[in-house]
Amino acid sequence: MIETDDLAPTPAQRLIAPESKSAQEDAIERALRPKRLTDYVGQAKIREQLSIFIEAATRRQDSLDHVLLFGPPGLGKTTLAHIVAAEMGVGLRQTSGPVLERAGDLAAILTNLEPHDVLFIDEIHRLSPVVEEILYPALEDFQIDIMIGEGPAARSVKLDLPPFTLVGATTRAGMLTNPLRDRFGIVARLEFYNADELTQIVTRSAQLLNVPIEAHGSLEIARRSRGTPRIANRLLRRVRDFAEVRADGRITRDVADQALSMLDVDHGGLDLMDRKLLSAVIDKFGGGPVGVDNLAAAIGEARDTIEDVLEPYLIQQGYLQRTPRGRVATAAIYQHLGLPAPADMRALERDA
Ligand SMILES: Nc1ncnc2c1ncn2[C@@H]1O[C@H](COP(=O)(O)OP(=O)(O)OP(=O)(O)O)[C@@H](O)[C@H]1O
Ligand SMILES: [Mg+2]
Repeated sequence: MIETDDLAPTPAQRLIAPESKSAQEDAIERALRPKRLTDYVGQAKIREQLSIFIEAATRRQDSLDHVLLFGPPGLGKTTLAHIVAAEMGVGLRQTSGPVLERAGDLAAILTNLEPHDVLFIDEIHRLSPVVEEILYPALEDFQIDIMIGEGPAARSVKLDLPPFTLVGATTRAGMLTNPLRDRFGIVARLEFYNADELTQIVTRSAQLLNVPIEAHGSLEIARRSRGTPRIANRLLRRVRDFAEVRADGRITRDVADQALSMLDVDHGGLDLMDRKLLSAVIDKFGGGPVGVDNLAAAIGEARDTIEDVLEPYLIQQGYLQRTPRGRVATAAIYQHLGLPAPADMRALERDA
Protein backbone atom coordinates (compact mmCIF):
# COMPACT_ATOMS: atom_id res chain seq x y z
CA MET A 1 0.00 0.00 0.00
CA ILE A 2 1.10 3.51 -0.72
CA GLU A 3 0.63 5.85 2.13
CA THR A 4 -2.19 8.25 1.39
CA ASP A 5 -4.11 10.46 3.66
CA ASP A 6 -7.84 10.48 4.00
CA LEU A 7 -7.48 14.15 4.70
CA ALA A 8 -5.96 14.72 1.28
CA PRO A 9 -6.81 18.24 0.13
CA THR A 10 -9.60 18.87 -2.34
CA PRO A 11 -8.41 19.81 -5.82
CA ALA A 12 -8.79 23.52 -5.15
CA GLN A 13 -6.97 23.37 -1.82
CA ARG A 14 -3.91 21.66 -3.20
CA LEU A 15 -0.70 23.54 -2.83
CA ILE A 16 0.19 22.34 -6.29
CA ALA A 17 -3.20 22.96 -7.88
CA PRO A 18 -2.37 24.44 -11.27
CA GLU A 19 -5.37 26.78 -11.16
CA SER A 20 -5.19 30.17 -9.52
CA LYS A 21 -6.62 29.87 -6.02
CA SER A 22 -7.77 33.29 -4.93
CA ALA A 23 -8.11 36.94 -5.79
CA GLN A 24 -5.02 37.53 -3.66
CA GLU A 25 -3.04 35.07 -5.71
CA ASP A 26 -4.33 36.71 -8.90
CA ALA A 27 -2.94 40.03 -7.69
CA ILE A 28 0.46 38.54 -6.91
CA GLU A 29 0.47 36.83 -10.29
CA ARG A 30 -0.18 40.08 -12.08
CA ALA A 31 2.83 41.56 -10.34
CA LEU A 32 5.04 38.64 -11.40
CA ARG A 33 3.72 38.41 -14.94
CA PRO A 34 6.33 39.14 -17.60
CA LYS A 35 5.19 42.04 -19.75
CA ARG A 36 7.21 41.54 -22.93
CA LEU A 37 8.13 38.59 -25.12
CA THR A 38 11.80 38.79 -24.15
CA ASP A 39 10.93 38.32 -20.45
CA TYR A 40 8.72 35.35 -21.23
CA VAL A 41 10.75 32.28 -20.33
CA GLY A 42 10.56 29.03 -22.32
CA GLN A 43 8.05 28.07 -25.02
CA ALA A 44 10.80 28.92 -27.51
CA LYS A 45 8.88 27.85 -30.58
CA ILE A 46 5.80 29.86 -29.75
CA ARG A 47 7.90 32.88 -28.89
CA GLU A 48 9.77 32.75 -32.18
CA GLN A 49 6.62 32.30 -34.24
CA LEU A 50 4.77 35.07 -32.46
CA SER A 51 7.65 37.50 -32.74
CA ILE A 52 7.77 36.97 -36.51
CA PHE A 53 4.02 37.24 -37.01
CA ILE A 54 3.82 40.30 -34.77
CA GLU A 55 6.65 42.06 -36.56
CA ALA A 56 5.14 41.27 -39.97
CA ALA A 57 1.71 42.52 -38.95
CA THR A 58 3.17 45.67 -37.42
CA ARG A 59 5.17 46.45 -40.57
CA ARG A 60 2.07 46.03 -42.72
CA GLN A 61 0.13 48.11 -40.20
CA ASP A 62 -2.29 45.25 -40.13
CA SER A 63 -3.99 43.48 -37.24
CA LEU A 64 -2.44 40.20 -36.13
CA ASP A 65 -4.19 36.99 -37.20
CA HIS A 66 -6.41 35.38 -34.56
CA VAL A 67 -4.44 33.34 -32.04
CA LEU A 68 -5.54 30.22 -30.17
CA LEU A 69 -3.52 29.32 -27.08
CA PHE A 70 -4.09 25.97 -25.50
CA GLY A 71 -2.52 23.92 -22.75
CA PRO A 72 -2.93 22.98 -19.08
CA PRO A 73 -3.68 25.67 -16.46
CA GLY A 74 -0.89 27.90 -15.21
CA LEU A 75 1.45 27.60 -18.19
CA GLY A 76 1.15 31.23 -19.26
CA LYS A 77 -1.79 31.62 -21.65
CA THR A 78 -3.20 34.77 -20.07
CA THR A 79 0.32 36.14 -19.74
CA LEU A 80 0.95 35.56 -23.43
CA ALA A 81 -2.32 37.23 -24.45
CA HIS A 82 -1.26 40.38 -22.60
CA ILE A 83 2.19 40.20 -24.15
CA VAL A 84 0.71 39.98 -27.66
CA ALA A 85 -1.21 43.20 -27.06
CA ALA A 86 1.83 44.93 -25.56
CA GLU A 87 4.08 43.88 -28.45
CA MET A 88 1.50 45.03 -30.98
CA GLY A 89 1.18 48.27 -29.07
CA VAL A 90 -2.60 47.95 -28.85
CA GLY A 91 -5.24 47.71 -26.16
CA LEU A 92 -6.58 44.50 -24.67
CA ARG A 93 -10.16 43.69 -23.76
CA GLN A 94 -10.57 40.63 -21.61
CA THR A 95 -13.61 38.41 -21.16
CA SER A 96 -14.36 34.71 -20.92
CA GLY A 97 -16.59 32.08 -22.47
CA PRO A 98 -18.98 31.59 -19.54
CA VAL A 99 -19.36 35.35 -18.97
CA LEU A 100 -20.67 35.98 -22.49
CA GLU A 101 -24.19 34.71 -22.05
CA ARG A 102 -26.09 36.50 -24.77
CA ALA A 103 -25.17 37.53 -28.29
CA GLY A 104 -25.57 41.15 -27.22
CA ASP A 105 -22.82 40.80 -24.60
CA LEU A 106 -20.30 40.00 -27.29
CA ALA A 107 -21.70 42.54 -29.76
CA ALA A 108 -21.27 45.29 -27.17
CA ILE A 109 -17.61 44.42 -26.69
CA LEU A 110 -16.88 44.03 -30.39
CA THR A 111 -18.39 47.34 -31.40
CA ASN A 112 -16.32 49.14 -28.78
CA LEU A 113 -12.92 47.84 -29.91
CA GLU A 114 -10.31 50.19 -31.30
CA PRO A 115 -8.64 49.18 -34.58
CA HIS A 116 -6.12 46.32 -34.11
CA ASP A 117 -7.07 45.79 -30.46
CA VAL A 118 -6.71 42.37 -28.90
CA LEU A 119 -9.88 40.75 -27.63
CA PHE A 120 -8.89 38.04 -25.15
CA ILE A 121 -11.52 35.36 -24.55
CA ASP A 122 -10.48 32.96 -21.79
CA GLU A 123 -12.11 29.51 -21.55
CA ILE A 124 -13.21 29.93 -25.13
CA HIS A 125 -14.43 26.32 -25.22
CA ARG A 126 -17.30 27.44 -22.99
CA LEU A 127 -18.87 29.93 -25.40
CA SER A 128 -22.57 29.40 -25.90
CA PRO A 129 -23.68 28.48 -29.44
CA VAL A 130 -25.55 31.77 -29.96
CA VAL A 131 -22.46 33.75 -29.07
CA GLU A 132 -20.31 31.59 -31.33
CA GLU A 133 -22.69 32.37 -34.22
CA ILE A 134 -21.99 36.08 -33.82
CA LEU A 135 -18.29 35.45 -33.57
CA TYR A 136 -17.85 33.67 -36.91
CA PRO A 137 -18.56 36.62 -39.26
CA ALA A 138 -16.80 38.93 -36.80
CA LEU A 139 -13.62 36.87 -37.10
CA GLU A 140 -13.83 36.36 -40.83
CA ASP A 141 -15.13 39.62 -42.26
CA PHE A 142 -15.03 41.97 -39.25
CA GLN A 143 -18.80 42.25 -39.46
CA ILE A 144 -21.67 41.31 -37.20
CA ASP A 145 -25.36 40.86 -37.77
CA ILE A 146 -27.46 42.21 -34.96
CA MET A 147 -31.20 42.32 -34.49
CA ILE A 148 -32.75 45.70 -33.85
CA GLY A 149 -36.25 46.05 -32.47
CA GLU A 150 -38.64 43.33 -31.45
CA GLY A 151 -41.51 41.31 -32.87
CA PRO A 152 -42.66 41.99 -36.46
CA ALA A 153 -40.69 45.25 -36.61
CA ALA A 154 -37.42 43.50 -35.83
CA ARG A 155 -34.80 43.67 -38.53
CA SER A 156 -31.26 42.48 -38.89
CA VAL A 157 -28.53 45.07 -39.38
CA LYS A 158 -24.99 44.47 -40.53
CA LEU A 159 -22.37 46.41 -38.62
CA ASP A 160 -18.76 46.85 -39.63
CA LEU A 161 -16.19 46.26 -36.93
CA PRO A 162 -12.67 47.60 -36.70
CA PRO A 163 -10.11 44.93 -37.59
CA PHE A 164 -9.11 43.19 -34.35
CA THR A 165 -7.24 40.15 -33.11
CA LEU A 166 -9.00 37.48 -31.12
CA VAL A 167 -6.76 35.66 -28.68
CA GLY A 168 -8.60 32.62 -27.38
CA ALA A 169 -7.34 30.50 -24.51
CA THR A 170 -8.44 27.04 -23.51
CA THR A 171 -7.25 24.11 -21.46
CA ARG A 172 -9.15 21.85 -23.81
CA ALA A 173 -8.62 22.33 -27.51
CA GLY A 174 -10.59 19.15 -28.13
CA MET A 175 -13.77 20.82 -26.91
CA LEU A 176 -13.68 23.60 -29.51
CA THR A 177 -16.08 23.25 -32.41
CA ASN A 178 -14.37 22.75 -35.75
CA PRO A 179 -15.68 25.95 -37.36
CA LEU A 180 -14.33 27.97 -34.44
CA ARG A 181 -10.95 26.26 -34.42
CA ASP A 182 -10.62 26.77 -38.18
CA ARG A 183 -10.88 30.52 -37.79
CA PHE A 184 -7.62 30.84 -35.88
CA GLY A 185 -4.65 31.56 -38.15
CA ILE A 186 -2.15 30.94 -35.35
CA VAL A 187 -2.54 27.96 -33.05
CA ALA A 188 -0.06 27.52 -30.23
CA ARG A 189 0.10 24.62 -27.83
CA LEU A 190 1.88 25.48 -24.58
CA GLU A 191 4.14 22.78 -23.15
CA PHE A 192 5.19 22.03 -19.60
CA TYR A 193 8.42 23.86 -18.69
CA ASN A 194 11.66 22.06 -17.95
CA ALA A 195 13.59 22.48 -14.69
CA ASP A 196 16.02 24.92 -16.24
CA GLU A 197 13.25 27.24 -17.46
CA LEU A 198 11.42 27.04 -14.15
CA THR A 199 14.66 27.84 -12.34
CA GLN A 200 14.86 31.07 -14.35
CA ILE A 201 11.25 31.86 -13.50
CA VAL A 202 11.78 31.23 -9.77
CA THR A 203 14.95 33.31 -9.76
CA ARG A 204 13.21 36.18 -11.51
CA SER A 205 10.18 36.05 -9.20
CA ALA A 206 12.43 35.91 -6.12
CA GLN A 207 14.13 39.07 -7.33
CA LEU A 208 10.81 40.84 -7.82
CA LEU A 209 9.65 39.72 -4.37
CA ASN A 210 12.98 40.63 -2.78
CA VAL A 211 13.59 37.12 -1.51
CA PRO A 212 17.22 36.05 -1.10
CA ILE A 213 17.63 32.73 -2.86
CA GLU A 214 20.56 30.56 -3.90
CA ALA A 215 20.78 28.95 -7.33
CA HIS A 216 20.31 25.49 -5.83
CA GLY A 217 17.30 26.73 -3.92
CA SER A 218 15.68 27.90 -7.15
CA LEU A 219 16.46 24.60 -8.80
CA GLU A 220 14.94 22.60 -5.95
CA ILE A 221 11.69 24.58 -6.16
CA ALA A 222 11.72 24.34 -9.97
CA ARG A 223 12.09 20.55 -9.94
CA ARG A 224 9.07 20.16 -7.70
CA SER A 225 6.75 22.52 -9.59
CA ARG A 226 5.20 20.08 -12.07
CA GLY A 227 6.46 21.97 -15.08
CA THR A 228 4.11 24.86 -14.22
CA PRO A 229 5.15 28.50 -13.60
CA ARG A 230 2.08 29.24 -11.46
CA ILE A 231 3.00 26.38 -9.11
CA ALA A 232 6.66 27.46 -9.08
CA ASN A 233 5.66 30.96 -7.96
CA ARG A 234 3.31 29.59 -5.32
CA LEU A 235 5.88 27.16 -3.91
CA LEU A 236 8.40 30.01 -3.82
CA ARG A 237 6.08 32.02 -1.58
CA ARG A 238 5.52 29.11 0.79
CA VAL A 239 9.21 28.28 0.94
CA ARG A 240 9.92 31.94 1.68
CA ASP A 241 7.61 31.73 4.72
CA PHE A 242 9.43 28.64 5.92
CA ALA A 243 12.82 30.28 5.36
CA GLU A 244 11.81 33.33 7.37
CA VAL A 245 10.45 31.40 10.32
CA ARG A 246 12.66 28.33 10.47
CA ALA A 247 15.88 29.67 8.97
CA ASP A 248 17.56 33.02 8.38
CA GLY A 249 15.30 34.00 5.50
CA ARG A 250 17.64 32.79 2.80
CA ILE A 251 16.37 30.03 0.50
CA THR A 252 19.04 27.37 0.13
CA ARG A 253 18.51 23.94 -1.33
CA ASP A 254 18.19 22.51 2.15
CA VAL A 255 15.59 25.04 3.22
CA ALA A 256 13.59 24.46 0.03
CA ASP A 257 13.77 20.70 0.49
CA GLN A 258 12.67 20.83 4.11
CA ALA A 259 9.83 23.23 3.36
CA LEU A 260 8.49 21.23 0.44
CA SER A 261 8.76 17.93 2.27
CA MET A 262 6.83 19.46 5.15
CA LEU A 263 4.20 20.52 2.62
CA ASP A 264 3.98 16.97 1.25
CA VAL A 265 5.30 17.88 -2.17
CA ASP A 266 7.70 15.07 -3.02
CA HIS A 267 10.87 15.18 -5.13
CA GLY A 268 8.93 14.67 -8.34
CA GLY A 269 6.42 17.39 -7.45
CA LEU A 270 3.71 14.86 -6.63
CA ASP A 271 1.39 15.50 -3.70
CA LEU A 272 -1.19 13.52 -1.77
CA MET A 273 -3.81 13.78 -4.52
CA ASP A 274 -1.42 12.36 -7.09
CA ARG A 275 -0.44 9.58 -4.75
CA LYS A 276 -4.11 8.86 -4.04
CA LEU A 277 -4.80 8.56 -7.77
CA LEU A 278 -1.76 6.44 -8.46
CA SER A 279 -2.32 4.22 -5.46
CA ALA A 280 -5.89 3.60 -6.66
CA VAL A 281 -4.59 2.52 -10.06
CA ILE A 282 -2.01 0.27 -8.43
CA ASP A 283 -3.84 -1.13 -5.40
CA LYS A 284 -7.45 -1.19 -6.50
CA PHE A 285 -7.05 -1.94 -10.19
CA GLY A 286 -3.86 -4.00 -10.26
CA GLY A 287 -1.96 -1.28 -12.12
CA GLY A 288 -4.65 -0.85 -14.79
CA PRO A 289 -5.91 -0.54 -17.39
CA VAL A 290 -8.75 1.23 -15.63
CA GLY A 291 -11.32 3.51 -17.24
CA VAL A 292 -11.30 7.10 -16.09
CA ASP A 293 -14.87 6.90 -14.78
CA ASN A 294 -14.03 3.97 -12.54
CA LEU A 295 -10.96 5.77 -11.36
CA ALA A 296 -12.98 8.90 -10.63
CA ALA A 297 -15.45 6.87 -8.57
CA ALA A 298 -12.66 5.12 -6.69
CA ILE A 299 -10.98 8.31 -5.53
CA GLY A 300 -14.14 10.41 -5.26
CA GLU A 301 -13.07 13.08 -7.73
CA ALA A 302 -14.78 14.41 -10.84
CA ARG A 303 -13.70 12.95 -14.13
CA ASP A 304 -12.82 16.46 -15.35
CA THR A 305 -10.48 16.96 -12.41
CA ILE A 306 -8.62 13.81 -13.33
CA GLU A 307 -8.41 14.68 -17.01
CA ASP A 308 -7.64 18.40 -16.74
CA VAL A 309 -5.69 18.72 -13.54
CA LEU A 310 -4.20 15.48 -12.29
CA GLU A 311 -3.38 13.47 -15.35
CA PRO A 312 -1.56 15.76 -17.79
CA TYR A 313 1.57 16.08 -15.70
CA LEU A 314 1.60 12.43 -14.61
CA ILE A 315 1.31 11.37 -18.24
CA GLN A 316 3.95 13.84 -19.39
CA GLN A 317 6.33 12.51 -16.75
CA GLY A 318 5.70 8.94 -17.88
CA TYR A 319 4.11 7.89 -14.58
CA LEU A 320 0.75 7.12 -16.08
CA GLN A 321 -0.22 6.01 -19.55
CA ARG A 322 -3.45 6.70 -21.36
CA THR A 323 -4.38 3.70 -23.50
CA PRO A 324 -7.59 2.91 -25.41
CA ARG A 325 -8.48 0.48 -22.62
CA GLY A 326 -7.85 2.92 -19.80
CA ARG A 327 -5.14 4.29 -17.53
CA VAL A 328 -2.08 2.17 -16.80
CA ALA A 329 0.59 2.65 -14.14
CA THR A 330 4.10 2.55 -15.62
CA ALA A 331 7.30 1.02 -14.28
CA ALA A 332 8.52 4.59 -13.59
CA ILE A 333 5.81 5.22 -11.02
CA TYR A 334 6.41 1.94 -9.20
CA GLN A 335 10.04 2.99 -9.01
CA HIS A 336 9.20 6.54 -7.93
CA LEU A 337 6.98 5.24 -5.14
CA GLY A 338 9.53 2.63 -4.12
CA LEU A 339 7.21 -0.26 -4.93
CA PRO A 340 8.16 -3.51 -6.65
CA ALA A 341 6.82 -3.55 -10.21
CA PRO A 342 4.49 -6.46 -11.02
CA ALA A 343 6.25 -9.52 -12.44
CA ASP A 344 4.66 -9.28 -15.89
CA MET A 345 5.77 -5.65 -16.19
CA ARG A 346 9.35 -6.66 -15.39
CA ALA A 347 9.10 -9.39 -18.00
CA LEU A 348 7.82 -6.89 -20.56
CA GLU A 349 10.71 -4.55 -19.83
CA ARG A 350 13.22 -7.41 -20.16
CA ASP A 351 11.80 -8.37 -23.55
CA ALA A 352 11.65 -4.81 -24.80
N1 LIG B 1 6.77 31.93 -19.63
C1 LIG B 1 6.67 32.47 -18.42
N2 LIG B 1 7.69 33.15 -17.88
C2 LIG B 1 7.59 33.67 -16.64
N3 LIG B 1 6.50 33.57 -15.86
C3 LIG B 1 5.44 32.92 -16.35
C4 LIG B 1 5.47 32.35 -17.66
N4 LIG B 1 4.28 31.77 -17.88
C5 LIG B 1 3.55 31.96 -16.78
N5 LIG B 1 4.24 32.65 -15.84
C6 LIG B 1 3.77 32.99 -14.49
O1 LIG B 1 2.77 32.05 -14.12
C7 LIG B 1 1.58 32.70 -13.71
C8 LIG B 1 0.40 31.99 -14.35
O2 LIG B 1 0.36 32.24 -15.73
P1 LIG B 1 -1.02 32.51 -16.51
O3 LIG B 1 -2.01 33.15 -15.61
O4 LIG B 1 -0.67 33.24 -17.75
O5 LIG B 1 -1.45 31.03 -16.83
P2 LIG B 1 -2.70 30.52 -17.68
O6 LIG B 1 -2.16 29.57 -18.69
O7 LIG B 1 -3.48 31.67 -18.19
O8 LIG B 1 -3.54 29.72 -16.61
P3 LIG B 1 -5.15 29.42 -16.60
O9 LIG B 1 -5.36 28.26 -17.55
O10 LIG B 1 -5.42 29.02 -15.19
O11 LIG B 1 -5.84 30.66 -17.01
C9 LIG B 1 1.73 34.15 -14.16
O12 LIG B 1 1.37 35.01 -13.15
C10 LIG B 1 3.19 34.36 -14.45
O13 LIG B 1 3.79 35.06 -13.40
MG1 LIG C 1 -5.39 32.31 -17.69
